[in-house]
Amino acid sequence: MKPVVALVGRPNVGKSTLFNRMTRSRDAIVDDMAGVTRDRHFGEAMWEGRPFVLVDTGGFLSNDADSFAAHIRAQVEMALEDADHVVLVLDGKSGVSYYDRDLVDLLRAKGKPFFCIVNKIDGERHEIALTDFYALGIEEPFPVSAEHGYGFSDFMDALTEDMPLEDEGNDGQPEGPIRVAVVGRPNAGKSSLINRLLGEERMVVSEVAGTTRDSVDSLVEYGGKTYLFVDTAGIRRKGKVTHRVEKYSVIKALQSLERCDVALVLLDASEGVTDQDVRVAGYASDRGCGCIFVCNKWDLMPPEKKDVKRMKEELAMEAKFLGYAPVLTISALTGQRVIKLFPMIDKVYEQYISRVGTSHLNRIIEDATARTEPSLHNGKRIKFYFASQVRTSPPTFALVTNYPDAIHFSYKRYLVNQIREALGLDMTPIRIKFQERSGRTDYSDKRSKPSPELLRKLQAKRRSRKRRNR
Ligand SMILES: Nc1nc2c(ncn2[C@@H]2O[C@H](COP(=O)(O)OP(=O)(O)OP(=O)(O)O)[C@@H](O)[C@H]2O)c(=O)[nH]1
Ligand SMILES: Nc1nc2c(ncn2[C@@H]2O[C@H](COP(=O)(O)OP(=O)(O)OP(=O)(O)O)[C@@H](O)[C@H]2O)c(=O)[nH]1
Repeated sequence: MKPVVALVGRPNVGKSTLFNRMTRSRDAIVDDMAGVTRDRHFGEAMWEGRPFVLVDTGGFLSNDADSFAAHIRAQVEMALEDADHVVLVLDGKSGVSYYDRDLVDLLRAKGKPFFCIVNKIDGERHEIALTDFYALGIEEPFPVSAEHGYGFSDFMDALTEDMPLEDEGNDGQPEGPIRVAVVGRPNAGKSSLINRLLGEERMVVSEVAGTTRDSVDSLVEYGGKTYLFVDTAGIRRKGKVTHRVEKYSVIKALQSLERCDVALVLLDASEGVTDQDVRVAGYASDRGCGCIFVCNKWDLMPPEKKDVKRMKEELAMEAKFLGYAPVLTISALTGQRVIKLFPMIDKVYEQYISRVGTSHLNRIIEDATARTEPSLHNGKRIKFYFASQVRTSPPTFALVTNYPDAIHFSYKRYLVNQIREALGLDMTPIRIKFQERSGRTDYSDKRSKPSPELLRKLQAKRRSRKRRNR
């Protein structure tokens, strides 16, 4: 499981700029579905083969927070509760402020170690500004320019030093039971659904320790198959969370999404599709797991509104980017259709882990490109030489071409749709990446892994840099 890193700091210190720099390599590859305005409060990042999830806690807070002090306090609470690493961002240009002191005191009081960045140090000559910050008692502030990159790699080296390398042996071929996450905005009915599932007489249920602190998963046997519902304890644990900032649960949701094959994106059908639902769906889409929209509280729908087709249309419109997710209407309260989740999970999973032979794939691409050619690039034809499936979970295809950067996203979408149609993959996310003929692989994609040889080189580089710094 990837570690979660949270950025905290008062407004305007450069958190968004830093966030963008830290996630940049990744975003360029992932966001191929245009047309969604996504909040950028969390993202995936990778540094020298070490993947992590980045959260900009500032972004989670609404403007109507009682006061500024309450606002930053809530940020810190959130970050400390669930993040594995906390990064405090300070502003080297405007100097130390009262709020910075407050933040540092808060972090100290919690006793959790944190990294400290002094941002807007745009070059060596600005480092003099650091002296102010020593007064805060911070031993090793990292001078960084989020905008220009100064000091950035030293900071990233330190931050990721103890993080695990991307799973070396795993090419995405899953083992063991199907892992299912239940996510959704507060009050959608997550715990009701989990309780209903675990309480069914026809199921054999046992609890197993999850991979994070205090987390408990549930193994469920149904129809001769085993399913692992991740972090069921986290969902059922109540009370404590309710008075805290509502969006707090986002980090938890991200963590369960990281660990699942199929996500049940739960929403309260009686309230329609809300922005918050779309946001949760966006996280699931970014993660690239299989997804099912589960429209709960169907029992509350007045007869004239009990229209599955309309519900599907609404979802298709509001969350276009998850067009491949099937929709099921249920009632966790009465148990209506809940059992139908299992065959649906099976179907999505089957597609999620599917593989296609190379010659079959190449025929599909040849046909598709013959039918509709990509537009010219500077007057030259874009050619596709070879295609192969490089991963499953989700199915990921590499296409070797003469101009990998020149292919328009609409053409990429066309190819994705052609593959979907030809292979009957209508319920799983699909990824395509374009590669140059030389076979260079961009390992900044979290799901393609660097070769052991490359990793060794990177580690050697890291070690020598450290020696230099001593
Ligand atoms: N000179 C300089 N300016 C920077 C740097 N990083 C950010 N800035 C500027 O600082 C301002 C604030 O940056 P943001 O990234 O929006 O700050 P933020 O902390 O996300 O602010 P909120 O969204 O209000 O929380 C912008 O005008 C940036 O251009 C830097 O490294 N050097
Ligand atoms: N009528 C009806 N009510 C439901 C259904 N499912 C859940 N509820 C109710 O909706 C409320 C919220 O349900 P929970 O299961 O606590 O929702 P949750 O998503 O776990 O909520 P958080 O812990 O706040 O994230 C409770 O009052 C439930 O009884 C349903 O299918 N029909």
